[in-house]
Amino acid sequence: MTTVGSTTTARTASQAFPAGFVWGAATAAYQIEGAAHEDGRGPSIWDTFARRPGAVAGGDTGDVACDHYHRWREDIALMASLGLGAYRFSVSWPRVQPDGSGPVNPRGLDFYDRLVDGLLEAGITPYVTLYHWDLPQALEDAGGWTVRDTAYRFAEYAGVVHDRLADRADTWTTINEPWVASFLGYGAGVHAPGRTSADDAFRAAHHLMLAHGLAARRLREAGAERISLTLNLAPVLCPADAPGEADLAAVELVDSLLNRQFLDAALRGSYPDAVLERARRLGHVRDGDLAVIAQPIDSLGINYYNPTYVRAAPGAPENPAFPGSAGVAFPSVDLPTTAMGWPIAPDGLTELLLRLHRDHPGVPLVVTENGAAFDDVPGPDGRVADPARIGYLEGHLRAAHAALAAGVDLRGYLVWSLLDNFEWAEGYGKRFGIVYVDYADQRRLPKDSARWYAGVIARNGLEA
Ligand SMILES: N=[N+]=NCCCCNC(=O)[C@@H]1[C@H]2[C@H](O)[C@@H](O)[C@H](O)[C@@H](CO)[C@@H]12
Repeated sequence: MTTVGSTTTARTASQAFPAGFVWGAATAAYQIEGAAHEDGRGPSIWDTFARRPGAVAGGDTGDVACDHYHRWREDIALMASLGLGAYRFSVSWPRVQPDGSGPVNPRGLDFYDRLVDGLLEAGITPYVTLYHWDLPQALEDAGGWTVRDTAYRFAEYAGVVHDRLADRADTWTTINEPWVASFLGYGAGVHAPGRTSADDAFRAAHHLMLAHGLAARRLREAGAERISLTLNLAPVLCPADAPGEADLAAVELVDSLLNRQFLDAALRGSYPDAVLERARRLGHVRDGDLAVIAQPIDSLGINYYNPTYVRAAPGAPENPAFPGSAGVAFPSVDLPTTAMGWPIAPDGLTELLLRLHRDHPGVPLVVTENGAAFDDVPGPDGRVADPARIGYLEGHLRAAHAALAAGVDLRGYLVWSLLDNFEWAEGYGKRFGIVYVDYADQRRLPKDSARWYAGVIARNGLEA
């Protein structure tokens, strides 16, 4: 309570978000669409990788997924019932260009036409992601992201999609999470295409960022005004009371590889030393590339799930997702975890947003993904009680609000995910949705968190 003059004002921690704040949900093509062999769609690297024995839990594939390709009307109605202002989805490149280049598959583009029209009819703004990891297999057969040509093919594909949808969709994300696509796909090999070469991971990262720059330039030339890049970013923390020099060096290395490799390239046209050293040896970064990559963007998308914890650990083997990390441990910390085993640390979102506000002033921010997997089980009445997810989301929205209160230009929040879906190497066993999907009959069951989120949207914030 505070007293001003003779008036005692009850201070309530208002959790109202700014007027016009965008509330939405996010998905990705390979994770929800299914119809993997329908209407001319070609194979992607995830269609191939999912068939590699042991690659995906339970041998799951995206062949059917949530059957969103056929159930999109029902899913849009679900989004509207929650009051979503925006829906972030990705376009399947191999549905649009089955070989990744050349002839366009009209039936592939037609699906996104229908989807965008349906969203607009429901009063929902389409947020279009052009690449969410489903590279056409034909391009992987020609070298994939480790070869420079793929970046140019991506820019052509981006132009095809933009030119078809730009009269109705105006919010574009070029690439989703280049770090995951490169360092898990080509370095650690735990994501498609399942290659395990540190050099290839750095080549892929650079060509993904070059693809971003080339596509952003192509869209800007065509008149696009809302172009962004989405990065998975995390505070890199040492959980020691008094970090030593070696601990700080470990933080610096992992922060350079996970965060600065992409932030500095996109927003400053530079690479941190750890990346430059590799680039000098490999010769894949050409003069002028970083200027292309640093094409001006209108906002930065942030996918935040949890901090990354590191400490020096002499003798620790290299983590293949972080080349050069021999002698670095990635310890568990004493925090509650989600079903993915990821620590729950909402303050990390505030810290991350404040860092971006400080280091990259003037760049509007959107949380394009935040959410959690928990072992959701429908009750006999069909209700899906998911208090842990509500707790996770509430904690992270309070963290986002704290950043807003500190002056961060945060424009929106999109929950990951609208639907339970194909969780990559974890398959369908990990449920991130605010809506439960019964894969046996494709029924959608809004979880308690969906109703809770609808309330947040309706009041444009949390209850104080
Ligand atoms: N430790 N830990 N890790 C935190 C996250 C590591 C990077 N993975 C992501 O960000 C992926 C992003 C992806 O866009 C989506 O397609 C995935 O379904 C979600 C959930 O996995 C997230």
